[in-house]
Amino acid sequence: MSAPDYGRAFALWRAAAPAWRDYTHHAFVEGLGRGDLPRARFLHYLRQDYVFLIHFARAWALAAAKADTLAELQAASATVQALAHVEMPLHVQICADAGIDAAMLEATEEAPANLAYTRYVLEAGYSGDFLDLMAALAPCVLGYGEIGARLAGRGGAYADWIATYGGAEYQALCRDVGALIDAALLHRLGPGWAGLPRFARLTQRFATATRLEVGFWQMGLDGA
Ligand SMILES: Cc1ncc(CN)c(N)n1
Repeated sequence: MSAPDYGRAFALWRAAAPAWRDYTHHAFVEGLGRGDLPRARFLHYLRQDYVFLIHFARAWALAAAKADTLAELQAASATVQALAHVEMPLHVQICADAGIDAAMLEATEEAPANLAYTRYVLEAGYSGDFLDLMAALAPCVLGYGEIGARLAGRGGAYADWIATYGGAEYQALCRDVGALIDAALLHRLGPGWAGLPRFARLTQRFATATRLEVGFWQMGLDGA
């Protein structure tokens, strides 16, 4: 299956990230697709992912603070809204159904792989600009979109998880984020952005964040 179209920058970044396939076809992902990933591993991942999403929402809020245009401000703030009001409540609900209440979820101790990834992204925002943040955030948003699109329609134990990321709403978000990134590059670097050294540095950021996604899946697979 060909990759979904989430814009030009994503296509270039994806092709240049050596770990992209390791990320999108990780054993954890394949277990979700087949439905045979042990439930305990999934719940371990989900608790860590809840903590991840708190920092991820903070990073998008930082993107809103660094926005240059109304469209960027709207897109970044809409993503914060979607994370806080759609994706995170989903985690809370699945964990509650498994007997992990809100207090337990809040008390989750961050795994080192989680710390490494979230602080890498936040640091990109603290020391860099809107583009640095987008390059560090893109593997997260768009990688899950690509995984969801590939696994869409599979049944099994993780059909709900697959439906969330493979569904129309998340896929539309991915297309919006891809368009946001292309527009942000054009706005700041001009029409020749793809050939500039700055774009090569952003490609490196994307590749690093992709490696950190691989580490996150592996943390989930290794369990507590
Ligand atoms: C680690 C990780 N990466 C990406 C996503 C999709 N927002 C997520 N929930 N968690």
